Order: sequence, then C-alpha cells, then structure tokens
Amino acid sequence: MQTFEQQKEFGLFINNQTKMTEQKINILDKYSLQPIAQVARAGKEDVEEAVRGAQEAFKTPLSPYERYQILQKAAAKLREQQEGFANLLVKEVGKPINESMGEVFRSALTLEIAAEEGKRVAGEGVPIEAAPGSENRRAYTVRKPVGVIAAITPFNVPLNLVCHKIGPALASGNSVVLKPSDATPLVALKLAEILKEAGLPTGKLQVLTGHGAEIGNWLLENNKVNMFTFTGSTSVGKYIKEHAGLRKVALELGNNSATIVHHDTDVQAAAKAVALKSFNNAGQVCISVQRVFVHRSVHDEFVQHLKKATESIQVGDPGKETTDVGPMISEDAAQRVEDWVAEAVHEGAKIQVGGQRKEAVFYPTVLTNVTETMRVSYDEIFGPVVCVEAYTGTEESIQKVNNSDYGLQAGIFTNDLNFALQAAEEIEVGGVIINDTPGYRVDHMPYGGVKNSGTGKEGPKYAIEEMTEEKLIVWNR
Ligand SMILES: NC(=O)C1=CN([C@@H]2O[C@H](COP(=O)(O)OP(=O)(O)OC[C@H]3O[C@@H](n4cnc5c(N)ncnc54)[C@H](O)[C@@H]3O)[C@@H](O)[C@H]2O)C=CC1
Ligand SMILES: O=C(O)[C@H](O)CS(=O)(=O)O
Repeated sequence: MQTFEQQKEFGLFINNQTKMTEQKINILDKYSLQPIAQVARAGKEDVEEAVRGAQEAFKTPLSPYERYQILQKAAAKLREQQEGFANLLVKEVGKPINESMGEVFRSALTLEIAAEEGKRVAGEGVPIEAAPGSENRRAYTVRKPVGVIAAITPFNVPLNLVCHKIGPALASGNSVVLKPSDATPLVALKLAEILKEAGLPTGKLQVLTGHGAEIGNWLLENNKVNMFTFTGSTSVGKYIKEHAGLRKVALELGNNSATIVHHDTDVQAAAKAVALKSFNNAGQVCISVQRVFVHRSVHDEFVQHLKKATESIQVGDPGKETTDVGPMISEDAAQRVEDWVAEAVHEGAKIQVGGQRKEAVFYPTVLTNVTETMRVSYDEIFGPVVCVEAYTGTEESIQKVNNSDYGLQAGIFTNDLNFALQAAEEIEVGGVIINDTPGYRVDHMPYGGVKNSGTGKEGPKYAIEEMTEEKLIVWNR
C-alpha cells in the first residue's frame, strides 16, 4: 500500500472513496516548478454525485458529541502527522518549512475549537409571554444546520482555511462539498483521509479537485447546495454572490491591509513587526501588510529600520529551516508583482530594498514615495511588497487607511490611547489591531471584512452562526 507521499496520482474524494478521472491536472513543486503529482479533474457528473452523496449523508445526523469526537480525533491525527502535512505545504505552496509547521499546528487548533463549539450550538428562550394576549404562550429558538455547504478555498493557506470551513460546518451538523484551490489540492485530500480515519461517515465530506470556474458553476447550478462559503479573490466572490440566488453566502475576500505608525511608538519594534507580516508566505496573505502610513517626523527612521529588517530576511528554498521567504505560487504571479512595482517606480515610487525576481521568487520589497493613486497601494498586490507613505495629522492617517475599496483588518502603533480608540472607532474594517499589524489572527477570534473584503465572519463560533438557521418555536399552552 502506497503512502500518501509516495502516491503520484490522486482521485476525487467522494463518499469516502477515491474516484479517478480521465482528465487530470498537474500539481507543481512551487520552488522547483517540477510536477509532483496529478489530481483528478472533476466533471459535471462527479459534482452531481458528490452533492447527492452529501445530501444523503445530511439525512443521517450525528449527535453533537459524535461530531465533537470525530473532530477531536482528526485534530490529534493532524498533530501526529504535523511533519508530513508541513512537508506537503512546502511543496505545493512553496511555504517555508517553519511557517508550514505553524499552519498545521493552527489547523489542529481550528478543528479543536470547532469541536468544542459544536457542543454549544443553541438558540435562546424568547419571553413571548410578555406580549399582551400571549400570557399563555411560551417560545424558544433552535439552530438547525443549513444542509449541504459548498466550500471553496484559496491556494495560500490551504490547510487551515479548509479547516475553518469544514470544521464548523461538520461541527454544526452540515455536509460539505469542498473545492480546494486548483494549485494546492493535495493537503485537502490528505485531510479528508484523516477525517475518514477519525470516523467521519460516508458523504459528510466530499472533495472535488479540478478547475475552479468549472466546478464552481456546476455547484452554483445545483439546487441541492444550500450555502456557499468562499475564501478567495473579490472578483470570484462577487461572481458567486451574484449567482447563488437566495442561498446563504459567506465571503472572505481580498484586502490591502494598512498600518499606522505614530511618532510616539517604538519605531524599530514597529518596523520589525511590519517586516514580519509584510513578507511571510511571500506576502500571499490577505492580511499581509501592504500600506504603511508613518508620521512624517519618524518616517525616515522607520524606513531605515524596515530596510534593515527586510535585508536580513533569508530568501530561498522553502524546504530549508533557515529560509524565511520562499517562492510565490507561480512564476506568473511573481511576474505580475514585478510589473506592478515597475509601474509604481515609473510613477515616482522609490525601491528602498528588493525589486528583483528569479522565476517564481520575488524578493521582499520596500517602496517609498508611494501615492494612493498607484496600483501597488490601491489594489491588492498579494505579494512580498510593502508601501510606505508619510502623514502629518491623525485625521489624515485615518482618512488614508479608509481610502480603500477593501476593509478586512488594519493595525495602529501608538501609545496615545485617544488616537488608538479613535482609529478603532473610525477605521472601516472588520478588525483593528492596536499596537500590532493587521496580520494578527488567532483562530477563535471573529475574522472577516467589510466593503470588498467580504461578508460574514469566520472563527468556528462565528462560522457556525452563518452555517445554521435559527428556527422559532411557539407553544400555545
Ligand atoms: N479574507 C480571507 O480570509 C482570505 C482571502 N484570500 C484572498 O484569496 C485571493 C488569493 O487566493 P486565490 O486562490 O488566488 O483566489 P481565487 O479567487 O483565484 O481562487 C479561490 C478559489 O476559487 C476557485 N475559483 C476560481 N474561479 C472560480 C469561479 N468562477 N467559481 C467558483 N470558484 C472559483 C479557485 O479554484 C479557488 O479554489 C486573494 O485575493 C486573497 O486576498 C486568501 C486567503 C484568506
Ligand atoms: O487571510 C489569510 O490569508 C489567512 O486567513 C491569514 S491566517 O489565517 O493564515 O492568519
């Protein structure tokens, strides 16, 4: 029996079985750019079979405690196999081994949090008797799973962001049809295997690999799908919302995360924090720091510290423990970032450090003299580039942060409590991180944006609220 790592061909995961397809997709090692495996390319019939199986499985509910036990067992298996999962992330994402080990660690936490929250899916008592004429009535609500949830996930955090969907979905009694990213499907297939080993019954989780647009449309056309939960680009998220009809849609979309660095903070510490969260995962994180607004009086000092921190970053083979930043998801992605930087320089931006590309590797880059009209600022670069701009007044800094079509998370470094709380109140995002960067996230916090960054919140407790319907029950005694 081949181990997962020895396998070279992977089928669809439908009804706890592997299903091969004639057409396949190559999965590349993102550093060597060499093929490491082939995965099945689902067709319309496969999608219909997967949705049917998920619907059938939904009709046989597990108890909350059974769901809890399965997710806890899967979390334990993730921990046992942390190295195997991390090595897979190194290959299919190009994520440095240390960061990959961290993603697996967080994924186990996410499943555990979901398992716990699955024991607390509840409605509330409703004091309906307080209404005149309803003295003899009693009422309460219950939360019911929506049914079959289509979960579509991005390439950049392909294990934990899958856990953030299937964990709460399964914990609250739903079935899931998962479509992982075309570029990074292997780790989702490996996760499905350990959920099966943990006792997940047939059909509760289906995994369809293949092309997103194809499978996405077949899922959108299928009226047995009760909800869509999507993490990915704003453009695709908008498409899904426009085509989902009256079905529930949860969207975790793009961002051009901003950080304010005020004159009263430890500028060197802020620069180190910004470097850490501008370039991890090669900047391919939707809360990656992209825009930094620095008080004019400390701008040059901040830039020097940021340059120094960036120059110390080790770029190279993600399989090496000494590597901080590896390749981007593809050479095309790195080329796009290179083009955007060149456009910014043409418009007056200055490269303080970085700017070079080698195949799929784009070197961590700091730009100054950036203006809000440059694409590297107003659009989501999703790459290892950070833009620094000076401000004078606190009102101006908040205005600059809000001058964005996105609104996921923002950060502010200041010791001025009034300014911090004013920023927390006035910045138009889903989360404000005081004295740290917007790249801060722990897996049980509410996480999700406004404007073009999406709708709805993740974090298992909050995702479960999205994945269940509250039903009112009134008893006329
Ligand atoms: N808000 C959040 O929590 C996060 C947001 N993101 C966002 O994801 C993007 C990067 O990830 P990508 O994988 O490049 O995003 P993407 O939008 O290109 O793809 C995301 C998923 O959607 C699928 N897809 C593509 N076209 C589709 C269609 N027409 N219908 C249905 N599904 C379709 C893809 O196959 C993939 O599985 C960035 O914009 C980033 O900001 C990434 C991680 C977290
Ligand atoms: O936004 C993302 O890319 C991830 O949600 C960030 S994290 O979960 O890896 O912190």
